[in-house]
Amino acid sequence: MNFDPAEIADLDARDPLRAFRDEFQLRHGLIYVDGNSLGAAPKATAAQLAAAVSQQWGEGLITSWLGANWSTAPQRIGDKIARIIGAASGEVIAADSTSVNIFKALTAALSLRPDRHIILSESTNFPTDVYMMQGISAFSGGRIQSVAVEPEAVLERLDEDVAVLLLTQVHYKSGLVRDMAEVTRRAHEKGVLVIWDLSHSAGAIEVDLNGAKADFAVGCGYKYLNGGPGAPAFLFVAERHHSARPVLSGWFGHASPFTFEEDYRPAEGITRFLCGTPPVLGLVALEAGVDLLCRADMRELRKKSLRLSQLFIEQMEERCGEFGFTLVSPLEPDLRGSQISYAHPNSYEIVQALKAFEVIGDFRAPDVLRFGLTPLYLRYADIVEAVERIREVCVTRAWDKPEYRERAAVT
Ligand SMILES: Cc1ncc(COP(=O)(O)O)c(C=O)c1O
Ligand SMILES: Nc1c(O)cccc1C(=O)C[C@H](N)C(=O)O
Repeated sequence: MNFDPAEIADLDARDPLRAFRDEFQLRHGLIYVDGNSLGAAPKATAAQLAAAVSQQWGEGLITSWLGANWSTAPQRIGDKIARIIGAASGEVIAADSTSVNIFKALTAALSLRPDRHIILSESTNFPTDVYMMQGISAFSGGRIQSVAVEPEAVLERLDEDVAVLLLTQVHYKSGLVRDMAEVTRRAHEKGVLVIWDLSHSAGAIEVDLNGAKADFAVGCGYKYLNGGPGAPAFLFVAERHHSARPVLSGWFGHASPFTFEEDYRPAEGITRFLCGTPPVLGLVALEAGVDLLCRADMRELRKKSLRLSQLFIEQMEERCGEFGFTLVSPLEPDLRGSQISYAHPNSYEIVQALKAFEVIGDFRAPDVLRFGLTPLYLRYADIVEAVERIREVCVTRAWDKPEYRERAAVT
């Protein structure tokens, strides 16, 4: 073993983020390394949801749209998310799903580049991103082309026909981080607008959207923002693009929704990118998660994330080196998000078996085991213990059972 338990205990004792763990509901003994798919529940969420139901809804009824500030929750929570992703107040809303926000950002970008006809992405992007591009292309009758190239070929493919480039900053499978500032600069050189999918970045690494001159961004509320299952997502539109006319021109984006005018007139600013009635209870839960994160220093968070990852990689090498795992995530810390992925021929079964050993990670087809490392609630000791349990599963071949081979519909 190449670690000293006293050293690990010391790292946890000196961790400036250590107090956050107690803010989450995590059962004793469980090592949860899937915060990149669904973040853990903050303890505050249940109480805040209960109050929203019994007081704001139960007692206040419809008066809570104003009395409890329901109607401005998307902008208020958006402003808080803005602080986490390097955006300004008034540039972010919490609304809809990431997929829907991708549609809104793509169509807004296309409207700003009417003389261009290509939407570009990479073929290994998270599928929903590319599916949304394909939907827009089909709806346009083929006038708009959806082009997804190999990851290494993206920058070469930029030209004067490309209206918009849609990329995910931290790759969902490998955890590879794209250089947001450099890619955006290269795209802008060709007049191409850029949408960043921050689903695996927001709350996981330091993000500086305005520093990178990003045009649009989207991301999930239920991963590192800990907003709960199906939480509203977020949409960033740089202030300089607020004049774009939304295609999803719903009444909540209207300049004056309650005058019930016959024609759509977009609201000023980011509000025009709202569409329908906000999902209030989902926003209450999201706000609890975002509030927690707003109290954390993102530099400390990144520092801890990299240390946890380094420890994980070293321990895997030392304790599980003989079991055939191949590191899929980059070794170079700057190129890594807050997850570590390995390829293994029995990855699916190992992930299933690990659940019986109280380690929850996930599997991504065809052969990837993915471990999301959430610095707010993971301890250094958890990393060491997780690797010991992986070793135990491999040594005992606990994964080699028929029930672990049956593929579930949701992984
Ligand atoms: C990069 C990325 N984009 C989008 C999504 C999902 O979008 P939605 O919340 O609309 O399902 C995910 C995960 O599900 C993701 O990893
Ligand atoms: N959104 C999910 C769901 O509804 C069910 C299971 C998983 C998810 C996820 O978020 C997957 C995640 N985006 C990923 O990176 O694979």
